Amino acid sequence: MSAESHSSPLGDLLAFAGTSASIAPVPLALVVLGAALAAYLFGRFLTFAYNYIRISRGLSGIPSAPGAIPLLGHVIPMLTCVRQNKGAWDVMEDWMNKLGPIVKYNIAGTQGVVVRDPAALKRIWQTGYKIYQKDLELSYRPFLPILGTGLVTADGHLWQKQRMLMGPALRVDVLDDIIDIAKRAVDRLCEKLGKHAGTGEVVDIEEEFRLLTLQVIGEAVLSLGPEDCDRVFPSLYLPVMSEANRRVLRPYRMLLPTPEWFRFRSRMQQLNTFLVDLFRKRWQARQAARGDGEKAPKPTDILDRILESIEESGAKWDAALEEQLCYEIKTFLLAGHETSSAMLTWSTGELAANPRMTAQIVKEAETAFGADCNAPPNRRAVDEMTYTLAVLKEALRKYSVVPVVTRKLAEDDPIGLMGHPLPKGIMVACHLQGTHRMYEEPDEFRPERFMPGGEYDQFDDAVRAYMFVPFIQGPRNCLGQHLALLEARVLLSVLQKRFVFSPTGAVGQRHPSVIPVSPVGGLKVTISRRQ
Ligand code: HEM
Repeated sequence: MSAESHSSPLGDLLAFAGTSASIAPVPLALVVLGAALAAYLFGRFLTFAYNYIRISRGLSGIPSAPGAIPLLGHVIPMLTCVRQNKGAWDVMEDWMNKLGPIVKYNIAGTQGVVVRDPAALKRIWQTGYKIYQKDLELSYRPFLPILGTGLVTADGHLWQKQRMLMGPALRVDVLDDIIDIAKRAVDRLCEKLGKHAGTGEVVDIEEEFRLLTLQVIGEAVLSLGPEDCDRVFPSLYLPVMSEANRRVLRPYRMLLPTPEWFRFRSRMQQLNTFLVDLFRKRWQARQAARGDGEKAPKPTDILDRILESIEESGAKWDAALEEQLCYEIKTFLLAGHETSSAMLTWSTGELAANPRMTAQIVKEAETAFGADCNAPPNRRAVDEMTYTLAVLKEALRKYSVVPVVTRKLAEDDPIGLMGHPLPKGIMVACHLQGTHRMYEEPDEFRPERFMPGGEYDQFDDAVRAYMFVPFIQGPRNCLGQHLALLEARVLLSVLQKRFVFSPTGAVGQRHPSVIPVSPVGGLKVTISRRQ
């Protein structure tokens, strides 16, 4: 064979890259690596382009949100709205008000739709929940180092298993305990606030609510005393949470090795170590008691109840189980305090402007806890605080502390939403705030909507459950909703019975970029004792 017959583009390339006497063999490896990388990137690009076109076609009948620019899509309106004190969820609501109940959008190539109609929510959360899965790419991403595969962020088989394991820990007996825990915590806060009463000093009551709800959940979940809560949480847990919140709008913070990035990591490690130590001690104590032939001790908190379920399931105690437990407990701490604190803050702000509503709450507090609020609380009495409950629900409706939850469609949905079949791979934003504004005069604060026979009861049976969705609905609904509403009834009513809270400025400006949504600048009040 002649030399020419060997000549081919690949042969030339190899000759050039490696076999030529003038070039060392190292570049061959580089060229192969470069070619592999280029092929990989090209493959990724083709997949992306194919999916992009497939999804665009699938969404072609749905009106598109205004303001998209090439490549970035709707990123600019979503980010710049914060400067006008609007949240991304407010922008989405404007889209639906203008274009109808289903609107499509595009965030830097990720295409999605936003909906608020109860029938659509039912499809996503109930009948189609297996294919409308949690979205871990955008909204939950910054929280994954904290929540990992805990209940909120798990999916599929793992979620099902964990929900079965965790569910019982938040039922019946713990709900009785929560009333005592909440009462003790609010009595402590009253003692603290009493020192400010009548002095004219300004107190950020939102901050106090955050610490208060952390103390309640810290004791309910781990039996931590108030000092432990105040020691561990403000130094480890709260800074980790606020960094995760910052990462929502500034995702580059997840990647840049800044001092804050290292502090985040170190605090996470310390928090995990603190929790794992606690789990091990508890588990060993249970095993020792069993070894001595004693009956298993009566569960004192949510952790004990989870350990009991683990024992019953026969699961082996190992590092993987410790890690999963760590995620679950951090999930409870996160899910269980900021949302409750935001609900209490908005309720307190509204009550400050509504003496008639406040008087009804005070009356319920006196009935449940006695004229001086010192009678031992009991579950039935708290269950009967229907007006206080209506105030809390109305705060959750008017202010939608969780304004949007997102899902990713894992398979084509031929039934789809609002009459539109949907292609696999899209994001779906469930606009809870939009649903909560489908009430008469939605900007008015009217607890009566949630009293028996009120506006909520008047909704058609087929949609009612999807017209008030602060805890969403369906198999993935909030596991702590009963706990949250019981706890808050005790906290709000006792505080209102003992004190008058006077805001130092206007109440009502919702934070544009933090979920759960709380007031911009907190809620600053002066305090006096109620006569
Ligand atoms: C006012 C208070 C609360 C509000 C508004 C609230 C709201 C929510 C919402 C909207 C979800 C669904 C999230 C999603 O699908 O992406 C959720 C899930 C969850 N919440 Fe809550 N929550 C509250 C209090 C609590 C409390 C006190 C706890 C625990 C002690 C808790 C534990 C959970 C858990 C474990 C889930 C995940 C359930 C699952 O996916 O199976 N929440 N919550």
